Amino acid sequence: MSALKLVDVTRVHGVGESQVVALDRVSLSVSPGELVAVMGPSGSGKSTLLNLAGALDNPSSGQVLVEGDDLAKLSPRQVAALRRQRLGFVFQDLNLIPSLTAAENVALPLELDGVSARAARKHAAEALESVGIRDLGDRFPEEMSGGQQQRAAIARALVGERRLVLADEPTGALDSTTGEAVLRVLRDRCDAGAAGLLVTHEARHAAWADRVVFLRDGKVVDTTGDPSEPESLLGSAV
Ligand SMILES: Nc1ncnc2c1ncn2[C@@H]1O[C@H](COP(=O)(O)OP(=O)(O)OP(=O)(O)O)[C@@H](O)[C@H]1O
Repeated sequence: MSALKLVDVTRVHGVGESQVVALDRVSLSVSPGELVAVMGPSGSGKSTLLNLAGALDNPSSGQVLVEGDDLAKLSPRQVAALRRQRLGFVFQDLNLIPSLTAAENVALPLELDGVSARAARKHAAEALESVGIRDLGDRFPEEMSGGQQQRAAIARALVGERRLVLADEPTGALDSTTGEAVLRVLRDRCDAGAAGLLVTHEARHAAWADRVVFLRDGKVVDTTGDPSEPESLLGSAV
């Protein structure tokens, strides 16, 4: 079963003359263990695609299925549970809670889900370890560098059993070494069986993926199984 499946998905923003077709009949499937990069010019629909996959937005038509569950058929409570338990989000906006330490931020999704505080702290320590900042667990976000905060946000996105990880330019605030480390964590998680969707402008980041899907004007214009060559794809499609 696909971890994520979009079937003929269209998303129209706005009404009347200001209408924008942000996604136009997009179909896409991501399997467990697969990391798919989404590339395309500014305004091509990448964030819209990610928001739909993460149940943060609803399609105007078409279906979005996460592990076979049609999001439109779930109750708001079920959607919230799906977001907490099965999805990991890494967005540009870090959204770490300033009054909580790094470890508490990472443990929060588990605690919200009823995991005991002790078990949540243990999982949080492991997740912080996986992004190389286990020793910073007691720091508050303002006591960490931008790169360290980003790693904490990634740890939070990956903590527990998240089987679909959605990343929007996760390396945005990072120097290139830390950025590579973050992508390696994402890659490792996919190698361990999670599915990943990575929005990126950078060909060398897309090279970590198994496949690149290229959007233009809300449509999938190309897809390649050889992400080591996304420049050629960019060259042909832009
Ligand atoms: N809430 C909204 N209301 C109206 N139009 C929107 C809204 N969100 C996105 N759009 C439009 O939909 C189109 C796709 O936007 P989207 O943010 O998905 O593109 P993107 O590929 O992620 O761009 P970028 O690379 O600049 O982040 C754009 O034309 C954008 O202006």
